[in-house]
Amino acid sequence: MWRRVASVFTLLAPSRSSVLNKVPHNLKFLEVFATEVMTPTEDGVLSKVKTPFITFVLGGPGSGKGTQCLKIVESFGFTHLSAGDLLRKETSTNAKFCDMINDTIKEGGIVPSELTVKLIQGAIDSSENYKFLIDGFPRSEENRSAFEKITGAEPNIVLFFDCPEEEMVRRVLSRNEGRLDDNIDTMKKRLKTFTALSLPVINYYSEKGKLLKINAVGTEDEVFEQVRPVFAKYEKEIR
Ligand SMILES: Nc1ncnc2c1ncn2[C@@H]1O[C@H](COP(=O)(O)OP(=O)(O)OP(=O)(O)O)[C@@H](O)[C@H]1O
Ligand SMILES: Nc1ccn([C@@H]2O[C@H](COP(=O)(O)O)[C@@H](O)[C@H]2O)c(=O)n1
Ligand SMILES: [Mg+2]
Repeated sequence: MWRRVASVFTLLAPSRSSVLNKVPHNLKFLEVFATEVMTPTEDGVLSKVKTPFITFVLGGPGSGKGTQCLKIVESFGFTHLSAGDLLRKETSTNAKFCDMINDTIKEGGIVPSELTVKLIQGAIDSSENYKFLIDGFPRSEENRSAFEKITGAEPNIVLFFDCPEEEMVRRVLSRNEGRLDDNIDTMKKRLKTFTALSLPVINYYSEKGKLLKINAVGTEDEVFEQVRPVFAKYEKEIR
């Protein structure tokens, strides 16, 4: 019997009350590609629980993360959560953080992890889906450790869109979405932040054997032809 996890993080955060919290502590839920786990219900009967399948989508600014995420959503039914989009949305709904978020984005910096993780966690918890693309996160070791600490979760896989700087600059400067950070000054800063803070996270997942590197050069469809087999391979297992 399949049961959907009521809250992704009730499974992982012992402080929140849930039948799922009764799962033995030494059980590792988010093993790569595992999306089901045997867990005792309140009456002690074991049943299968669907766990979330989390894909982190990483790459430099303008490497094509968002574009490819839309294609993955269309073909494989994932829910796309862009950390940048969540932060931009927060600027219009939360006056308290509006200036801080906008200033950080303009400066190509990274917003304090606790806020970003909270937004991602909220979006996952309010979704009916169990397959998530978390785009543009984690962007730093601090992002990564905050996510693990707050949610107790780890990604199942990590996609990295590898793109030369000149191509990323070209793409960002011809993107026409009115973004505050689509200008050459901010782009230079974002590239520095990417090298200094984001690449170490990419290396971390590479060492853990979770990284799938995609050559981001080529047409959108050509890039997607490298992405498709990743999800096609695991589609049945994460259904
Ligand atoms: N393979 C591609 N070839 C040419 N242009 C592309 C390709 N993929 C995406 N683009 C274009 O490049 C721009 C940046 O793409 P996208 O927004 O997907 O990047 P991103 O990695 O999400 O960037 P950011 O980190 O700034 O959000 C967009 O205008 C998009 O249409
Ligand atoms: N984990 C993150 C993600 C994004 N930001 C800030 O938002 C900017 C835009 O992000 P995109 O993914 O849409 O490119 C980014 O440059 C950061 O300033 C963040 O702080 N933390
Ligand atoms: Mg994007």
